[in-house]
Amino acid sequence: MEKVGVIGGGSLGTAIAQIASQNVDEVYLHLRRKELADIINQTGFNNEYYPNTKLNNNIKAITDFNKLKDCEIIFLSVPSSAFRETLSNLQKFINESVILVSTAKGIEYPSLKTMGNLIEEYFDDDYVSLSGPNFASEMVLNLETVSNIASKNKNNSKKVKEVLTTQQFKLKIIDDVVGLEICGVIKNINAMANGICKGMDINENARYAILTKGFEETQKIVEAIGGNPSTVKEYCGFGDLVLTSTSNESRNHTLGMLYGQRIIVDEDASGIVVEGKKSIKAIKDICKKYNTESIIVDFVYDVVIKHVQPKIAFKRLWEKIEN
Ligand SMILES: NC(=O)C1=CN([C@@H]2O[C@H](COP(=O)(O)OP(=O)(O)OC[C@H]3O[C@@H](n4cnc5c(N)ncnc54)[C@H](O)[C@@H]3O)[C@@H](O)[C@H]2O)C=CC1
Ligand SMILES: O=C(CO)COP(=O)(O)O
Repeated sequence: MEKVGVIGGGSLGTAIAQIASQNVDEVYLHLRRKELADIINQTGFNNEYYPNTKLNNNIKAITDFNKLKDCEIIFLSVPSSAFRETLSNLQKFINESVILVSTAKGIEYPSLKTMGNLIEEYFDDDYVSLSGPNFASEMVLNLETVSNIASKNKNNSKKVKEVLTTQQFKLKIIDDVVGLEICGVIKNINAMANGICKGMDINENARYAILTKGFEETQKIVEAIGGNPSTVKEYCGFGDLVLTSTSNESRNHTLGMLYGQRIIVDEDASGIVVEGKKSIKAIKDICKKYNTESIIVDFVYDVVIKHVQPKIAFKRLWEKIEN
């Protein structure tokens, strides 16, 4: 393949560009800021996100969507809150045959639309979604990683797999697009739930009971929304749920810990992307809409949205465990 595009030159977009650049002639990495694009093109470093990692020479930073016209595949690696705006801006610049790949783990509120639903609104339904236990900081270093991809169009999944597969980065194709996307959203809420418990210094037995419950409830929610509950056993389900619920590298887990310690930060002002916080109201509404109870979603909603004291919220959560 000759050219692929990546929109969003942040942690994940830069890592995706670095992986794809091993298999294609040219990767266009689209950024908003010209200063950063110039630095990448002049030095080969995205010094804001990866100051110590040299990017491959065939990665070209761009700020103009026009350059994406000849790309066969475009990865959308902006946060979910920027997804609609990005699709709308992109509409007049790309050809019909392009394969769009969503890598965001979020959901639109209050529409409750997945990123795939948004792509359908502006383009068509043969997009590909990618999700897995994938810290971008490891991917950019070519460390061993597996991700799931799903699409209604198997050929498109195969093409995306071809473009990203390296000796270290593996991809497994599955059929369940909505299940894959929802797993990526709910794991962020579980990462926050476990972070809150860790921040409160809740004992390990209890924390892993909560993680087990989170796994079970993810299956229920995925099924309710029309996905396949067995998707939750995949890399995008179990793998990502456990990774981000237990690692301090996860921003969602870290924000949860701060809430557990009653340190309230203005993460919007920090500019750090915490998808879980943005998804709580949406998942709460989804549970209500599909008549599905989730004690983990309620716990995070209580602490983060309603500002219930973590101790009181935990007591309520524990009362509901296996009752
Ligand atoms: N960082 C990670 O390890 C992983 C992130 N993801 C997902 O990828 C998505 C992006 O996350 P990160 O790359 O980590 O975030 P980031 O903050 O590192 O990068 C986001 C990029 O999007 C750009 N952006 C923000 N708002 C924009 C807008 N309105 N229009 C155009 N560009 C905009 C930012 O300038 C930045 O370059 C999230 O949904 C996240 O859940 C998924 C897997 C791993
Ligand atoms: O999704 C991720 C890893 O799979 C990244 O998690 P955080 O957004 O919590 O950092």
